[in-house]
Amino acid sequence: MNESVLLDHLEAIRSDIQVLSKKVERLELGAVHGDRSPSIPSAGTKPDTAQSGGLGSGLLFNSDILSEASEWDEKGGFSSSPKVSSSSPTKNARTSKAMPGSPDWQAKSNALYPSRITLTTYPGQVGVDPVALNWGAKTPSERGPVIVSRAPTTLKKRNAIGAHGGSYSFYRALAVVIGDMPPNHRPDFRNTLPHIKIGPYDSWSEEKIVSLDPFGHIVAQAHGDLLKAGLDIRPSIAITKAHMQLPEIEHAVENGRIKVDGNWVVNRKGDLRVTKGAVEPVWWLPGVAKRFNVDEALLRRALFEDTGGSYPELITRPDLKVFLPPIGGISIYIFGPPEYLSDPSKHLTARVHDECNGSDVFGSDICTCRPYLIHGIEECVKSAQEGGAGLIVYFRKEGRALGEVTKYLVYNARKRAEGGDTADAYFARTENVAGVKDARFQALMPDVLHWLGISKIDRFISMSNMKYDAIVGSGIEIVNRVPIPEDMIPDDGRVEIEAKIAAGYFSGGKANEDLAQVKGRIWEDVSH
Ligand SMILES: Nc1nc2c(ncn2[C@@H]2O[C@H](COP(=O)(O)OP(=O)(O)OP(=O)(O)O)[C@@H](O)[C@H]2O)c(=O)[nH]1
Ligand SMILES: [Zn+2]
Repeated sequence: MNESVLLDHLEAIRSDIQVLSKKVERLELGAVHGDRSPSIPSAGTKPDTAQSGGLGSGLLFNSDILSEASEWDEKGGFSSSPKVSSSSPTKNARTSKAMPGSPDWQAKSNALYPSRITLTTYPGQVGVDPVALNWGAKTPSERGPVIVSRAPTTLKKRNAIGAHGGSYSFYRALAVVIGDMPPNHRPDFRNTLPHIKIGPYDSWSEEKIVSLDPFGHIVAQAHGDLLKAGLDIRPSIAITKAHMQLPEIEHAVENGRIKVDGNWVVNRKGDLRVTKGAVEPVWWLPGVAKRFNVDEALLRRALFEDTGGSYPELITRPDLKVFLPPIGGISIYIFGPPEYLSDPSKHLTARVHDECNGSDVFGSDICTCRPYLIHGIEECVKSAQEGGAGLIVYFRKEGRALGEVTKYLVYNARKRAEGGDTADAYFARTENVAGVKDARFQALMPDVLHWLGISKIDRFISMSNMKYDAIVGSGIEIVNRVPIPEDMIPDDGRVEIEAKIAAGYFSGGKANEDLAQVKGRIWEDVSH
């Protein structure tokens, strides 16, 4: 987008704000307080001169909430949780008989959100003073924390757009509005840090990571001073350990395919000892734009438009380079010693899997997802038992990132098609419904592998050329690719697998069949 278009947008937003501001004033919404935010280090570009004033004239803060800053202790937790004043009507929101729009509800609204609405912010706006964020820096202090919260203590210090928790931020809003959670709740981070050390690796500072925060797992450790000063900063990555129980692994132990070693395979029930992690997306927009070879301003415009205009700061704050999009994250499962992942002298088996809830969880037989995932887990376990390590990376990209509704529309179109559900028409049916056959765009996928310090994968459990090309293109070596074993392909899943092989998926040398002759189950087979 060129500068004049951007200025036009800014002007339009400003005038909207003026109109709204007048309406708000007429409704006498919200008492305005002076800013008494705690002293917090910042990029130091602008003096903190926030004043009381109307909407659009600066950021406004409520001193009652600021006075409730709690203590941060050495173990990485608050010694006392911030409390909502006992007079807060939010506590009674659920039981209240107040009618929507009534004065009672106005009072509740004022208590929850004492400041006037800040629809958006602008660079250089009075009070806006983001904490410095140097993406790609080698240490957490040089890099600076990702700060996205709109809490009164933090709003003007934010250096990122969006919200923590991805799509779950909407449920958090519900919890607040019904009175189940104080709006100023802060997490108690005591004992929440990972049990293992991950990084820092050279890859963290080489623009190889643009879609997650490499320091997102040690926020409480690295930025205790800022937390103590009252900023609402949250981790975007958590690491823990667990035991896993899967019926297929239990059967593999029963029939001798997997041996109990007491360490990685704990018992005859096939319990697996794993380290697991959860990663929320954190996009560094210049890097994401570069990865997809598009202009950053255009990317911002597209993100703004296709999310119903949800994040105006994508347009009004070109100085904020980090965005936490409301999309699904990544789960990581590590088999064997986690430190082996970054050691190229150790054997590593890995599968990168995209969510297919129908198959992964509910056992639907129309595709190969769960069987291939299970095969990947089995191979990972064997690698750990043979002195190496295994890794499953599970992305929440349901239905090739088109969503489950689209996927099931496609299934209907496949099963009702004249001539039946054939492999030659497999991708066309998705494209007809969704407009694109695949929206996973694997370009960002290798980031998590670089975060784990991986430079070589010995056995890659996938046939996808898109996954392979993205990983190898990002500088990670793949030694061998492992197709799904023939006997694990469900009958109805054959349409998908043959279509994929014809589209360029790795088949291990298997010749393609006549695709029009590869047919799936027709609906008449199903009794209802
Ligand atoms: N839109 C759409 N998505 C599908 C269909 N069948 C499967 N999927 C989705 O396709 C994705 C398959 O991902 P993976 O299991 O990682 O497999 P892959 O990327 O095809 O390649 P492999 O690694 O070789 O298994 C999942 O997100 C499924 O939900 C379909 O007919 N339409
Ligand atoms: Zn599937």
